[in-house]
Amino acid sequence: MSRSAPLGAPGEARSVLANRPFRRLWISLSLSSLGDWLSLLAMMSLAVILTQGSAPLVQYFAVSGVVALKLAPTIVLSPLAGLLVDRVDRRLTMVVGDILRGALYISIPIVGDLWWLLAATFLAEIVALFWTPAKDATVPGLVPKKQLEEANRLGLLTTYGTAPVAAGLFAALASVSSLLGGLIPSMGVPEADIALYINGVTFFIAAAVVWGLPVPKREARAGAAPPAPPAPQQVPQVDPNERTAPIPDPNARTAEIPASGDPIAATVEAPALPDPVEQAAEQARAKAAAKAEREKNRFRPENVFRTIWTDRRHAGATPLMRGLFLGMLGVFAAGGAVVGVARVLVERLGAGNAGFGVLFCAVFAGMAFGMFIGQRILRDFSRRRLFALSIGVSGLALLLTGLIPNLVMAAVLTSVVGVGAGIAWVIGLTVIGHEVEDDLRGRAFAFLHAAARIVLLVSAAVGPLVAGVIGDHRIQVRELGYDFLGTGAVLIITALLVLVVAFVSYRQVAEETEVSLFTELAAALRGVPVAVEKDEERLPGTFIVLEGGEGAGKSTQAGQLSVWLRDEGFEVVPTREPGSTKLGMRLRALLLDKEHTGMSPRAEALLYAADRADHVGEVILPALRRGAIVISDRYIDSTLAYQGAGRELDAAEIERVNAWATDGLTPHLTVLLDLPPDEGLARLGGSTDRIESESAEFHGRVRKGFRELAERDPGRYLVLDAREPQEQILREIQRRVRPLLPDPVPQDAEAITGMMPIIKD
Ligand SMILES: Nc1ncnc2c1ncn2[C@@H]1O[C@H](COP(=O)(O)OP(=O)(O)OP(=O)(O)O)[C@@H](O)[C@H]1O
Ligand SMILES: Cc1cn([C@H]2C[C@H](O)[C@@H](COP(=O)(O)O)O2)c(=O)[nH]c1=O
Repeated sequence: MSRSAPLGAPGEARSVLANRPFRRLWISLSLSSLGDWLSLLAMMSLAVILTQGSAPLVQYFAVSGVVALKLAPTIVLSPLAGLLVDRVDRRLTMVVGDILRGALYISIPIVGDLWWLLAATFLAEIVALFWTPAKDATVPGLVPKKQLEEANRLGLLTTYGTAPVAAGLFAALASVSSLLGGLIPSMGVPEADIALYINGVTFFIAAAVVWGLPVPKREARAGAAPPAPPAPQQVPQVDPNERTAPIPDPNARTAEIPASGDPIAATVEAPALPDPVEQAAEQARAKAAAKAEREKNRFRPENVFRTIWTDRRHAGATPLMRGLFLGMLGVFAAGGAVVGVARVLVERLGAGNAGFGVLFCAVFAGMAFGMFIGQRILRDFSRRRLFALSIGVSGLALLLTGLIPNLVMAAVLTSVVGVGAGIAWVIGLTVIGHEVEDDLRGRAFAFLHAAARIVLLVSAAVGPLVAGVIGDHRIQVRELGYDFLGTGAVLIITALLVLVVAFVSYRQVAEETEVSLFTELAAALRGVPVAVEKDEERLPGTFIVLEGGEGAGKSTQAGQLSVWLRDEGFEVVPTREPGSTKLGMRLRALLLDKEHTGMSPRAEALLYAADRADHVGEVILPALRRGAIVISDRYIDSTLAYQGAGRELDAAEIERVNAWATDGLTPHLTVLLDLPPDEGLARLGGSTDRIESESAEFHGRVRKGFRELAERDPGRYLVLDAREPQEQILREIQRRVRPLLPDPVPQDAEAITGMMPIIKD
């Protein structure tokens, strides 16, 4: 049983965007990103156009030069610029940066020369070196700390999400421009030029938006020094490093420093004879603490190489990590190779900028689609296997793209490359998120992102060079001719590498299981979890769980459902958590006794899991093995809702512990009785136990947690409004349960004997 961690709810994004200053910055960032992608496309295209008629190698070099000049400076030099940018006004840096970049891009088509194209690309990237850290440092000053993660996520979304939009826009521009050029020859302005003009304008608009931003003044910003603690007045200032500091008098009454470490409090408590050495030491401590705080809050520009060096151990910590990192970087290499050679490839295939835009859009749109469906497709298939498999699919699609020199096929196949990459990326991120401990997770992701950027840069810049060195060849076998293109060769080489990566990563990542890849895949394609198929051989019973908040009516429905099923001729085992075994009863008493208010959330989660392990072993499994229908009032999802959402423990960790406790036993059906917590608690009345007496916020989170679980697994869940009359709720449950039930009389027996159903109870 595997569930994904939520990837940032739309509600969270909305609340961050409700913050006006951040929204404005985000809009400006989106415009700049759109302009950036548009300019990358336009400049790669211009590099090809401006070198038309030159030797193919020159053309390849020109494209590679654009990619290298566009991507390298931000990676290599950004730490340097970051140091400078922390010393100047950030808003001014962003505004001037946007205006300069806009002007540079507009100048490229006006000058219309390859060298200026390369020079302007480089200069614009140098400007971006200042703009990006200024923007990164501004965000924490605009949003509250708890929204920072979501704000960064939104930033990433626009950085990469604008790529397909820019590509679509570029393709549309190319089509419109060639249409106009066909109709009125004098109107045929090259689309790359138009794209660069549009790009310039997006930067000017972004500058105007940023100009109106209320960026806090330096002192108030996260990076600014906190005000120095006021110095104690009655004590002479002593430098702790000063050699002439007075020697303490051992007989003097010493001023006691309170636990708070507040030097003023210290002087107030012992005003008569303050110890100058203690005071000096205290001042030094306060100074050091202030310095440490300043250091902690100081904006540090990202140093890609240092990040990779210092955090490399996260990538090699375990075979699983190695496999994940290798696979994800392989995927980036594939993406980079496609981006690098795409413009020359479409040129060789006889298509112009429209084809280039389509190809670019196909990769990124495919990637976005892959990320969207990554956690949703083949729900019953192991995510880890799917990770490696999707890299393999990307590799195969890339291989075919290289082998088949046809634009339509290339568009379809590169979108498949993108889908595979997107699936692998999102699964990889989720698994790393689950596997790496909380405090190391940030470093692991930092390593991944830094390494991915380098891999992308290298493969996008080196790809065209290799293609140029290999060159284009026509292979003629009698009347059959085949164009073997340098670009195709690069794609084939990259594809073979990606396939090797997929294989190695599969070996490292996939769980050890007796179920073969193909058996599991075939079962998942039919929509049947292979584990359930296996279990069904051993466990002929049916497992139904009722979930919901306090007083939702679970016991009522469990009782009525049991009566109905018994009437239908089944052996029914109604049960509940916690407390259905001898040990469980003791655990229930411990868990619900108000004496234990303040129990640590982890201990609480483990006690519920212990009860569950006993419950499964002693009651549920034996009943399922007999073929009975087990109806349990609460199961694992209660822990996910109460201890996960309610106590805010990590859901993935709870899942892992419970999967182990229950040996992966998952219900066939979970009925969620949904009810506002206050109504449920009002139904119970009387005294409350330890969990019932939690705050309204806690119960609100529990309800939300249940609903999210149900949304994520609609196949297993039936969600009902618990405010409906009991009889109606029962009818809904019966309707859903009926198809799950085994025939009380085996079909063959019925055919032979024609007997009445056997009552198993
Ligand atoms: N659909 C309903 N409408 C109104 N009241 C109901 C409904 N279903 C159950 N009740 C009443 O609500 C109260 C709580 O019901 P029940 O004990 O079944 O809830 P529960 O979910 O098992 O509670 P707990 O959280 O304590 O396990 C009972 O008095 C029951 O009669
Ligand atoms: C299984 C389980 C239960 N709880 C909480 C939920 C309830 O407040 C009590 C159980 O009592 P009830 O009779 O079902 O109302 O325990 C929990 O917090 N976590 C769990 O895993």
